[in-house]
Amino acid sequence: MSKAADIEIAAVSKVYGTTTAVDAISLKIPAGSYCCLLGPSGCGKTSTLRMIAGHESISSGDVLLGNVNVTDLPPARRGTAMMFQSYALFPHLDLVDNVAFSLKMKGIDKPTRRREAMEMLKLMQLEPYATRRPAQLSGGQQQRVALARALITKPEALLLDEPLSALDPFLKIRMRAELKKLQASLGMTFVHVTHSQEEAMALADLIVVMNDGRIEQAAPPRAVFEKPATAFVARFMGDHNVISGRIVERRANGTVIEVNGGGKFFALGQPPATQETADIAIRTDHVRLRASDSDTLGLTGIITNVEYLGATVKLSVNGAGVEDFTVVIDDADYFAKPVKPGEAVPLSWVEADAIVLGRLGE
Ligand SMILES: Nc1ncnc2c1ncn2[C@@H]1O[C@H](COP(=O)(O)OP(=O)(O)OP(=O)(O)O)[C@@H](O)[C@H]1O
Repeated sequence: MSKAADIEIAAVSKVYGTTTAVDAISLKIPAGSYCCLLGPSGCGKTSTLRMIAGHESISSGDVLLGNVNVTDLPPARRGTAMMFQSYALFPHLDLVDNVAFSLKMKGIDKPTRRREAMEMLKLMQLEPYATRRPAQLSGGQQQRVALARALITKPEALLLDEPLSALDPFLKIRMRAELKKLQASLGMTFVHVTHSQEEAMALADLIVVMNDGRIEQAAPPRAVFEKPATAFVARFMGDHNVISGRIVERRANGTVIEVNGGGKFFALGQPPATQETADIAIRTDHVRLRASDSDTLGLTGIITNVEYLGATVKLSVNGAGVEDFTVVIDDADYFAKPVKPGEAVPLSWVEADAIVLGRLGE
């Protein structure tokens, strides 16, 4: 395998007619890391991946691969390989010819390309199926053929567009583990597009959360989860309550906001002086079912829904001007003192668990 390369994206935009799909994003992906581009449909993640691959022209900005500016190079000369969502296998060719295809395009002689294809099939544990056609394989096996086909070009970076989306839920989790193992053993830079926060958390060293053509946050999974940069990230990653309100007091260590027609909430952090409203986040699993004492913050609300999830129970609460406040508690704690929809409950959390969120461009 060739050396892994870092990828630098410098002020890259993609404009289709009047649509700005990617809006001047900048990002460094370290060599040998597993990076997930994460975001809802239409946020620009596929366009970003295709610009790195060279399958889409770059409207403005630069893409560098291992310090080489590849902005104007065709896909085959960039040192990247792409694995497509649909795998794009040739139905009439057996696995060896499918995997060897790009070597044939390069004019490499038949014995050499067959030998290299067999080595790749061996790496993917597909050797016994070498003479089969794609239709004679399971979804997981087809995915491994597509991987073998991308890796045979010895890329410095592998680009994967929703590689697990065609698989059923069980296979998805198994192949996810295989992808991570493969990336670690090859030490290659992987850039993987997904709209699943769970998939990104499970795989990535670096999660890049995108929204509306911009990067909301680029950080390791734990940082994204523990310290979401913006309200969008907190909502998209899930497991956070986001409360928005008017700033009514600024203290040395934090800010008090007032929710429309409702309660006041303190959170750590200072929004910029120009900001009149702020968003705060509180993790759903850091809320307790008890009245706040002098060291804690909280609210009292009415339970609207109770969902048993196995190890945990999820409660939805309305109160203090906040709708759908979510509380996740251990099943044992819940069943020790169950509560029902319609009941009023006091909720509390410690000061350190309420944080002021940032806003893009501020
Ligand atoms: N060839 C195209 N022509 C015009 N608009 C396009 C084209 N490709 C993408 N777009 C638009 O650019 C925006 C970003 O699309 P992109 O495919 O990059 O998003 P995405 O985050 O990958 O979405 P998905 O998860 O649905 O694939 C969308 O508004 C989309 O409609």
